[in-house]
Amino acid sequence: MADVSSATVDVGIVAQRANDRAYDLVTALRTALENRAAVETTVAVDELTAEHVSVPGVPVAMMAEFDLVVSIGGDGTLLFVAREVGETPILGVNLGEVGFLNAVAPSDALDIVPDVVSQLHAADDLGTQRRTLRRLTATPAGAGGENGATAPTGATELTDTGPQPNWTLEPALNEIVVHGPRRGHGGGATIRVAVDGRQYASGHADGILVSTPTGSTAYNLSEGGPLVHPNADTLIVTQMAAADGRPPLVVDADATVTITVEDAATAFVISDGRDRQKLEPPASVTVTTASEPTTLVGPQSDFFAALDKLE
Ligand SMILES: NC(=O)c1ccc[n+]([C@@H]2O[C@H](COP(=O)([O-])OP(=O)(O)OC[C@H]3O[C@@H](n4cnc5c(N)ncnc54)[C@H](O)[C@@H]3O)[C@@H](O)[C@H]2O)c1
Ligand SMILES: Nc1ncnc2c1ncn2[C@@H]1O[C@H](COP(=O)(O)OP(=O)(O)OP(=O)(O)O)[C@@H](O)[C@H]1O
Repeated sequence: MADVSSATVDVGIVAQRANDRAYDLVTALRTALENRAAVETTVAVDELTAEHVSVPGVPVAMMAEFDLVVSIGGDGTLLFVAREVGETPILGVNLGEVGFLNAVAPSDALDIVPDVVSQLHAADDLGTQRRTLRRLTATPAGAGGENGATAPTGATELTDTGPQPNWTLEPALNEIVVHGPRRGHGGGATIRVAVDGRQYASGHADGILVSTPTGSTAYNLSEGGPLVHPNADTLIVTQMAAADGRPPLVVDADATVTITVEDAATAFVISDGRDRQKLEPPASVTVTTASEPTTLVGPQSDFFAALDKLE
């Protein structure tokens, strides 16, 4: 993030691709920022959007150096932005079908975005208009996660999985999934799950899903996991279509979850449904809370009201 006390505030806008409504809003937002923000702003858009509006384009990853990134689209667009911009504040404008993560309606954005820009510049305490969301990191077990996590020992000691290739995934705002060759009949694997070195479950399943509270309303819910209020500091571990499975488990956000796929030809570890890595079982994955959270600014969605969107 740039120094917000500098003379200008740098704002990035990412618009859902191929969405003319989003492009119109980009142009209107730039005018609103020029006219209404109590501070000088620079505005840049993502490179795809720059082909449709007359605003300079930059790679989304470059917006990590900006003061604010506005995501215009659905949950998928906001997840995409969160993958790229680190802790830079994100304000989500909802043009999507569900819009669980984007609290601002397009009709309100022209007032709210200049206000938030002015507040960021004044270094105002945004109070309830700032929320920090935990993300999850997946690493090869034994390789040492970013929190120094290692494979569990003792009662749940892993079978020797041999040298594991090094890989990294973007941290997940919703969930990390580890699954067998494919979902559904004949596609699962024998998978063991340990929490802080103690075995929680073992057996045949399509996969294992580790969710943040944010992700509890997404894939986690479809797999029978619980709803978790955003203020609860937890991780949720859910077996996917397990034979003789255990109920989902809610653990402390500081827990280390180790997932071992034992007997499949291949397996996959996937962050927020998009960023994926192929595994060669036997293989173990460690899931921990990432050191870098996502910051959402602006009016936040009301959890209980938003539940209506799931019906
Ligand atoms: N069976 C399922 O429910 C299922 C399957 C695959 C992926 N997903 C979810 O989709 C996410 C990826 O999103 P995408 O847009 O790139 O793929 P996508 O386009 O397939 O979106 C899937 C749906 O999940 C909704 N969604 C995403 N995050 C949410 C959240 N935190 N709370 C409530 N709803 C949410 C989106 O609005 C969309 O309707 C993954 O992180 C996963 O949670 C769900
Ligand atoms: N401006 C963009 N540049 C590059 N990729 C984009 C852009 N906008 C969206 N995407 C890609 O599209 C994906 C999600 O957008 P998509 O339109 O599929 O869903 P959404 O935002 O959740 O909306 P909806 O709720 O309508 O499905 C992102 O993960 C990203 O890969």
